[in-house]
Amino acid sequence: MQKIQVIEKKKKKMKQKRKTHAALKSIDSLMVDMPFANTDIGDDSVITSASEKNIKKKRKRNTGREKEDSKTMKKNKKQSQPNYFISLPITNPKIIGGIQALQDIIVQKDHRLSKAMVRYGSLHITLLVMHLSTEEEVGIAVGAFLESKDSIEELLQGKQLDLSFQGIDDFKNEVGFVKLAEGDCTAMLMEISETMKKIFQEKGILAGENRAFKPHLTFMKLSKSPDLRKQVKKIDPNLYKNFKSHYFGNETLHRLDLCSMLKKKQPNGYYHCESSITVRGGNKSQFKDYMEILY
Ligand SMILES: Nc1ccn([C@@H]2O[C@H](COP(=O)(O)O)[C@@H](O)[C@H]2O)c(=O)n1
Repeated sequence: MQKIQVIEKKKKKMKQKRKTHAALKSIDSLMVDMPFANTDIGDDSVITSASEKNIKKKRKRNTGREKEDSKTMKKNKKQSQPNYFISLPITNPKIIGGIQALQDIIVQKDHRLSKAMVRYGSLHITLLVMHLSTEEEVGIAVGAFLESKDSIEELLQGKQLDLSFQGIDDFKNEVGFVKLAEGDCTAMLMEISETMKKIFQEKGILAGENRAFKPHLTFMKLSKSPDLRKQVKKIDPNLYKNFKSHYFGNETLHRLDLCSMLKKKQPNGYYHCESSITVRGGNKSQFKDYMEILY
């Protein structure tokens, strides 16, 4: 009877050992995928010199690998960073004038911020960003862009799309923008952006961002000047408090452009355009007034 009990006890012990081993093994495999897998947590146990050497070797290997990983990540990030975008140009002189007045007031209060101001020739709403790595891809994107005209006009059903600009907001106090009054028109703008994104993606173009589309009209951004960025970390919202609910005017959608972020801008200050589409129902006289201001 006693012998059986001893055997049973031994069996139990073995079973427990196997269980613990399996559990440790599965934790190990999980740790490999964790961000802290290679970090030195540090503990208070004594490390023998042999294992210390091994750890040092492993660390050296890991830091080398980490450096390589971060280099690859930076390269990948650069390769997928947007360099083209679809722009809805702002052409209404009333909006442009209002933004100039706002920019002047801000610069009067802090001269350094003049470097952050968006020039009036390039005021726009970004509908979609994308990365195009070769001229061949630019060609494919132009094709997708031209193709999207019919879908946009179908969405609009011959109606004019009037966008109303009122009030100011910011992204992380680093980008100042005029807000679009929310309503049917901004919902339509979102639909247009979504439709275009699908068309581009179907052609294999890397288009769109992870964040949700938030239509906005940028009038200043610290990232325009790396020097300024070192001096000014955040835009003080008090600088534009008098414009917090100012009505800037309306813009009717009449044209969209596929623009480069990096190629040299046009003499009028607007981006380099690869292609443009005019949208049926757009306000041509507003566009004519704008061209008269620019030239
Ligand atoms: N939801 C968003 C959208 C844009 N930004 C940043 O704002 C800057 C200005 O964008 P524009 O397209 O108007 O030139 C740009 O640096 C975007 O990254 C953002 O932070 N959040």
